[in-house]
Amino acid sequence: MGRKAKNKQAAPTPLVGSDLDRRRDKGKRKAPSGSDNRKSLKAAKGVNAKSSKDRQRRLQPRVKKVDVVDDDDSDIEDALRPGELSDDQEEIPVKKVKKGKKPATTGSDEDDLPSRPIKQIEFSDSEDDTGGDDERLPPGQHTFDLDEAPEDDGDFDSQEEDDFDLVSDEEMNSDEDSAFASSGAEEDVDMDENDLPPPHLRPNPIPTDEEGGPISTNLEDDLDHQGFTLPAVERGGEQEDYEAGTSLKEVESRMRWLIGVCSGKQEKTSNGLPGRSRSDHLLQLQHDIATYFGYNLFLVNKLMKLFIVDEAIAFFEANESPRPVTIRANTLRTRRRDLAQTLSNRGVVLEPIGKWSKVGLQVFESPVPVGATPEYLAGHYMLQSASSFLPVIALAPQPEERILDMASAPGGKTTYISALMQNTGIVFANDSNKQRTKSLTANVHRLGCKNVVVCNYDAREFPKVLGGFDRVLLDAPCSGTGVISKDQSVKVNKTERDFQLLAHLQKQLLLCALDSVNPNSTTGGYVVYSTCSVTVDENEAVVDYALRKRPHCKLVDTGLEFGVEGFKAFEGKTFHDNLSLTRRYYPHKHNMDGFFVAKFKIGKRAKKETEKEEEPQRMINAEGEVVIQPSNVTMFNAEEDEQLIKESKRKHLKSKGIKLSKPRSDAHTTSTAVKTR
Ligand SMILES: C[S@@+](CC[C@H](N)C(=O)[O-])C[C@H]1O[C@@H](n2cnc3c(N)ncnc32)[C@H](O)[C@@H]1O
Repeated sequence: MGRKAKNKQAAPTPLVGSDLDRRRDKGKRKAPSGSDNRKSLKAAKGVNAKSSKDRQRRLQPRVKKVDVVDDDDSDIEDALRPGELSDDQEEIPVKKVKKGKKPATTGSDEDDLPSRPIKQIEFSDSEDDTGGDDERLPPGQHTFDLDEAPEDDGDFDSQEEDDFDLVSDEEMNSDEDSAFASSGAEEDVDMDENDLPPPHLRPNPIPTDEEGGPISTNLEDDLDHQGFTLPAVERGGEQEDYEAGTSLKEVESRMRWLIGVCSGKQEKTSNGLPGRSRSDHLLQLQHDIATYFGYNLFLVNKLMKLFIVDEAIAFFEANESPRPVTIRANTLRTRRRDLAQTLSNRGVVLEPIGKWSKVGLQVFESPVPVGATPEYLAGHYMLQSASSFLPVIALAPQPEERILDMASAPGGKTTYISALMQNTGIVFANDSNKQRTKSLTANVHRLGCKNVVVCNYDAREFPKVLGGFDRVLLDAPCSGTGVISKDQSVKVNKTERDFQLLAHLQKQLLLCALDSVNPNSTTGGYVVYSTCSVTVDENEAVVDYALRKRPHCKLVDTGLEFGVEGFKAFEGKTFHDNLSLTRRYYPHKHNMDGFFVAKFKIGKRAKKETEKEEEPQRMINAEGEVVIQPSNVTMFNAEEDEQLIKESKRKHLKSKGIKLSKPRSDAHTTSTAVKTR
């Protein structure tokens, strides 16, 4: 099983300090052995995923297993990441690189990275528990036919003119044409203690100076250009496959120097090349990051806009190492304490994930594959990334509610919702990918969720399929820029067009989610929108769009204890003030997959808005058939449903020759059924 392979990985290694820290420390370290560092930059010849993996493997340092995650643990301090020096490696001679230095070698085949045409968008998710083998797609992948995609946002208007009157991208981006203001970014990423996860889940902090500003390395004096050149600037910013004769080691040296030059303060330009601006140096830095970490230039550019320079490097570095392995105790079958005891009897080293979760456990070391223990097979836990707990915590499902999980496969969040509802009420677990609903169904069964109905619609058909929910979770298909450490192909397979299409789909889905909620719900009336992506296009911009299109819906506090506030402005565009209520999670800050969470409260529509909605709608009856109903009956009627369900059960058993004398009064609605159109 893939899962088994996953569990063969070294124990999760919390992030250690950035390379900048290491450089302060470099006297203690020895030199790298030649071979790894002498690969030439023949490398960057259009990168493909496989080669990117090779590159990562090659760059991946030896990671020691750790017994506990503890900032003081010397094992952790010694765990290395790309670009760091192991004890038996030659020290990278940053200062010794001289102008016109000869290329170290001519490189190797390993570094030849052919480009690949992009035909499909690949959606990402953060779940590990993808169920069965055969039917399973690589994590998060869902094919999407570009030919079926609209040309631009404007086309979507034809589908449902008023409701989906998408703002064109031009309109979205036409506000002041300002370059990314680093000061704004700095404000947005600042965190106080309350923003942070518990200490053992934290990566080392991004280096800052005494005043808390970006680090001013004490290397600045000797960082003067030292013979470095800016070849990317000289060739007019064009991305080149490789710079003839430049080794990866040299790129790294230049990159480190450029970080010092570009890290936020204009004055530092003086340490750069005379006559070259900060943006020249920044351009070269982007090229070097793309080459060194194996990204396409477009994505480096996009991601760097989210952070100040030092933090951007911390983000790229964090994507080179796996996040901690975490599991969620399934309270439908066990208690966390009992599970921890049983697993620890099997030699698994684990501890609670942190105060913010009562069901999460972090696995540090395991002599057995965590995805194949008897407890796993018996459904006592789900292999689930820590960040994917967050949208469900924000959703806060209540017993007896009606909940829709719009894009739910393979079911990490569905099964958590079901457990929080203690197997009462009903959860509609939908996914448009039929193949993926198989692993969803398998997980639902394994974890003993009896209040889940699996269905297979394009979620844009809701609420016409079914509406009137107390709560809706939209864990949207996304680019996966928050889970690059799990899926390195994201580094090279995303284009501008992919982001446009994804944002377009996410906007459509979010409006459908908002429209599927019963505003009169006495217990709920909420929608949670989440992605495992960190780009603003897929997060704040989508939420802001929905707020404008659905004025009766407003953002509310997610209730999450930590996380960075969402952007209120980005690249000259201002979002709704309440975007600060949304939360962002980053691998380098929270030692979790990158994630975004927003929570909406659905109010009553103004009369003008309601008038548009007189179309008949479809709903599923107790027989699992789709029936057409006038729109005003889409709200659930609990008593009526109960009767219908009982009747349906009776008929089902009768058809099998079983006669029930008296129906059980405590029987809950349904077990799993797959409904396809
Ligand atoms: C991020 S994953 C969901 C992960 C899931 N929530 C979990 O916790 O296990 C996104 C899912 O959206 C599904 N999807 C993509 N487009 C969809 C659409 N139009 N309607 C419904 N589901 C869709 C994909 O098949 C994929 O399973």
